[in-house]
Amino acid sequence: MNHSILVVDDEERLAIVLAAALEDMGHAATAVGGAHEAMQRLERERFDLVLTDLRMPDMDGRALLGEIRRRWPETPVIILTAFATVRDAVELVKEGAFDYIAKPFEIDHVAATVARALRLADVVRDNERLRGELDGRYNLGTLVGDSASFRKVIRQITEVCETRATVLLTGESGSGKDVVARAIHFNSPRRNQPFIAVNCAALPENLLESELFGHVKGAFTGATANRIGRFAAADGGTLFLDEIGDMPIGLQAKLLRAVQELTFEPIGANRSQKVDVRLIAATHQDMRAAVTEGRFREDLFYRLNVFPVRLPPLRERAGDIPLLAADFLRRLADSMGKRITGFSPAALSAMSAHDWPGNIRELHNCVERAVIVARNPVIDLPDLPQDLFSNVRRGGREGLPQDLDAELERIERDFIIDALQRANGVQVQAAKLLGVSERSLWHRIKKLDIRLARKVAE
Ligand SMILES: Nc1ncnc2c1ncn2[C@@H]1O[C@H](COP(=O)(O)OP(=O)(O)OP(=O)(O)O)[C@@H](O)[C@H]1O
Repeated sequence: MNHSILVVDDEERLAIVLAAALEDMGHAATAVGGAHEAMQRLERERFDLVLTDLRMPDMDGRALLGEIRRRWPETPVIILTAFATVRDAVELVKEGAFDYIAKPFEIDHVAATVARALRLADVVRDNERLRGELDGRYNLGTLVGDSASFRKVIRQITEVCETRATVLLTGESGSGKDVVARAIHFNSPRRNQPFIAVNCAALPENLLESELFGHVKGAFTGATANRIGRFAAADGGTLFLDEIGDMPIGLQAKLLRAVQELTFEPIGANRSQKVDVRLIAATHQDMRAAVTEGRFREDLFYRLNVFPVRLPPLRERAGDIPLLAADFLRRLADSMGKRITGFSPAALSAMSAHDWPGNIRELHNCVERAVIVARNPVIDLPDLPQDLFSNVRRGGREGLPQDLDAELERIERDFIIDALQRANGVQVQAAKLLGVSERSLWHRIKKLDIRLARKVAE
């Protein structure tokens, strides 16, 4: 497909050379000499990709990236950077740039990075088109989260959903593996075919074998009729093997063959069956440890680990807590017919400081309980479960923290969130309240991945 690309560099000669190289690759490229001019072009035309220099006199690459992310979020941005500023470019990738290219660059490297970005842009655009068609439940856009670690997950899912690669989702219980597996299926070309889930931990070995592969009548006592298994039921669609780490070792050889060749025999059958199935597996276990301990076959692990996606625990994406809580609150209050508008700063800060060992599921339950017990339009501390506070100061001996750094970070986060709330999200004011410079506050907000209070209140 022919794509339109905008190249922004104050070194105009370089912009022109790069645009010419992109034209040679079959794209339509436009070169401009600064960020303001880039903004003017973006207002008028649609671009599939922007390549921008980092340091420019009129407006730097970071500000341009911010504007593009805000106004044209589906357009990927690649940062061009001199070797000396690679570190800044890496920061920008964390802030949402697609990738960076260090100058001087190899044209092959540019071509490969551009191709990757355009593939993603196509998928995102396609997904947008699909958004209206799908039932809306598992659209990538409905997965809540804006932290860097969750954005990475979304990027990975977006990359893989169009392919039929096997995906291995890892993450603690309640971190969203099931939701993500469905999102991958419902955003894949197989979305109109079945999505079949099997919990590999829920059944003893012999029942699981029959569940997965089916059996023929008379195969064992009680097999009174033929039964098709989940592999066959998922033909043409996606098979989700949940809790794969608990798969009995005795069944793993048969599963390996099924995964490798998409061929299996139902129990008691003398002919094998072939299916066309896309596999997604998930586990909360450390699979490498399971392999080392001999609980899981290494060859099967490698077959499943083609495209690993790690779902971060909620405590690693604390910035998403207010967003998720607000989302759950809206839905739950709606469904219970209660008018609740938000959380008090103290409640938000307690939730942000909690460890959430049960992850998003625990947060959901906490909000549900709060909506049930709340007497006022704003959820406050007394509405939250007590155990939320017992974890906040996980005491070591005689009131000493077990992990000083983590404890200090938690206290710092509490104060910053509180100040931002009081200042209604205005950072200059919050900085004054805390007696630090605005720059220092900004750095702390980034470091702690804190969402601004204005957004928190949404
Ligand atoms: N990004 C998200 N946005 C909104 N809700 C989410 C998100 N991720 C998970 N949830 C919700 O959190 C809950 C737990 O998610 P899910 O069941 O997918 O977790 P899991 O990792 O599969 O858990 P388990 O390993 O215990 O089966 C569900 O209610 C789900 O709807």
